[in-house]
Amino acid sequence: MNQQNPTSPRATDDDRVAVDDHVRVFDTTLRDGEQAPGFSMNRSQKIRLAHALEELGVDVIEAGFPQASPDDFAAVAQIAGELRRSTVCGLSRCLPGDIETTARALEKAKSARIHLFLSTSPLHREHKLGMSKQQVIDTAVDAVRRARALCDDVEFSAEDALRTEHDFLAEIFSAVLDAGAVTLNAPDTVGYTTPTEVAELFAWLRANVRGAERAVFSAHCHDDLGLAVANSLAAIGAGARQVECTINGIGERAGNAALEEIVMALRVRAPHYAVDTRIDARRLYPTSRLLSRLTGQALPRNKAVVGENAFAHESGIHQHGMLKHRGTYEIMRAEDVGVPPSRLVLGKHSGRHALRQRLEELGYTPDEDRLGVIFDAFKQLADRKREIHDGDLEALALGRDPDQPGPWRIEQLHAASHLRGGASASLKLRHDDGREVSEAAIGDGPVDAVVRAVERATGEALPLTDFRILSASEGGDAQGQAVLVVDREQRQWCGHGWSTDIVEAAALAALDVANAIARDHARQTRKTPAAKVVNA
Ligand SMILES: CC(=O)SCCNC(=O)CCNC(=O)[C@H](O)C(C)(C)COP(=O)(O)OP(=O)(O)OC[C@H]1O[C@@H](n2cnc3c(N)ncnc32)[C@H](O)[C@@H]1OP(=O)(O)O
Ligand SMILES: CC(C)C(=O)C(=O)O
Repeated sequence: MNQQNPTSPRATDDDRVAVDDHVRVFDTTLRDGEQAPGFSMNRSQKIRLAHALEELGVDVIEAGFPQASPDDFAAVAQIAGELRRSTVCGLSRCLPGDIETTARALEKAKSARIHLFLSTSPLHREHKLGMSKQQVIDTAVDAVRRARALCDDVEFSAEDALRTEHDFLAEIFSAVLDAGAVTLNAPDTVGYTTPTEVAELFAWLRANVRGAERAVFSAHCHDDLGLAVANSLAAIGAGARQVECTINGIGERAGNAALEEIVMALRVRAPHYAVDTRIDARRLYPTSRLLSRLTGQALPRNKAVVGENAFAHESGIHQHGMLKHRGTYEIMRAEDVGVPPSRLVLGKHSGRHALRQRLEELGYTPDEDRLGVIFDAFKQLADRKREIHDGDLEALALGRDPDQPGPWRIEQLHAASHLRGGASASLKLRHDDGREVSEAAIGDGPVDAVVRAVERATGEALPLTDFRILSASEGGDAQGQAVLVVDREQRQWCGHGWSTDIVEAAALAALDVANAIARDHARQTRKTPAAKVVNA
């Protein structure tokens, strides 16, 4: 491999290497990412993120695991119906029922993929599956054949591949390739491998799998030892042409390889790797921010590529160098990854044009009606705050979503804390059917009291498993984003609320969950046929 000229200051989109064997980006934020604690998303959030991933230029979007729950099925089906450029993929165990469910969820996709997985390592074969090597091969081959009968594009993942005997891995990959699989994925399921080891494995597989020249080899690395990106790049260096990754590196346990880091490593070190992705790097920052807002999980300031400090220079010696030549301390430009340029100051005297431009720079493209809703909310907020920051705009763009209707809305809210004596809250809610309900409750603190008051008013129990407040913007008058997670009916419900008042934000988040539960129950009732009247 070539070495990059160390004096070459930075890479831009124009420096891309012209190669036809591009690295396919398989994004699993909505599956492996979403299955990690703290990152669950509701359906409309998943749809929003899926569209952003398509805009980003992701080749394959793993939209979920349709057999996991009716909600997962519905999200995959809706994403499959709406996306037209990216391939939409569903994960499936090697079980006939899973395969049929996944194929049904993908029915409306323009381009669909069924992703089958089965463990291959000795540890998993013996202790998890209780299968012999031959049984694992037979199960995988049978599953690939079934999936191929329903879908042209089938990927097979050998779960825990990096702890599997090389010979056996080559044997099972050869067999599933013969059965019709197109992509062969060797996941480092537990984040155990090293760059040298992973490179050796991919080189070995390419030399020893029967029909390897027909296959796309894929890497899926976890970050348990902080090596996921390094291992993914090593796999690419050894011939992998698909990389499975997530926005911000979210995923099971310590996470997956971060998409933005892989994309920018390939681009900044273009001559070194000599392959590229088809990602529009200028969408990296907005997509990262969107995920962070949707899940209510703030990014560490020092996160590579998209963190707040990634392009900040505070120390004098660095600033001096930067003033002389940006290349001294920057290997890529903030604008290359989509950090919005000049900061127009937005406030109560700003108009729709400036608002639209800034929203677009942040990755939001509202239509006229939606812009009107955001503009009204913006003016209301600007009356309360001196300056409107990017975080405020993101909160407005996400917070009052017409796709997230009631039935309940807050009319009035009052909360008070009593020194050493707990807190109380009272509120008035209005239902879409015209009902008005007033309730009051006491709690350990104002947030607890307000959640109890929402429970009483809506009649929905809200057993909290997580509650967080994030600052959505800067300054003493910053908006807070409340994230509230409820475990009910064997599901996690996640609600969000934004306000400059954190108690109001908590009330809105609680109402977001209560509304989602109420809508879900209404849907179930509509689906249940009227009970038969049985005469005695
Ligand atoms: C490495 C990965 O990330 S794999 C994806 C992990 N993601 C998830 O598990 C999230 C979604 N999962 C779920 O919702 C549930 O686990 C379900 C609905 C899929 C299954 O639930 P349950 O039927 O209750 O099974 P449970 O999860 O307890 O156990 C898994 C079963 O699947 C079997 N299994 C696991 N992997 C596979 C596979 N690839 N192919 C076939 N069977 C498998 C296990 O042997 C076990 O079988 P058993 O019930 O006969 O003992
Ligand atoms: C399903 C597979 C690809 C997986 O997530 C893993 O092995 O980590």
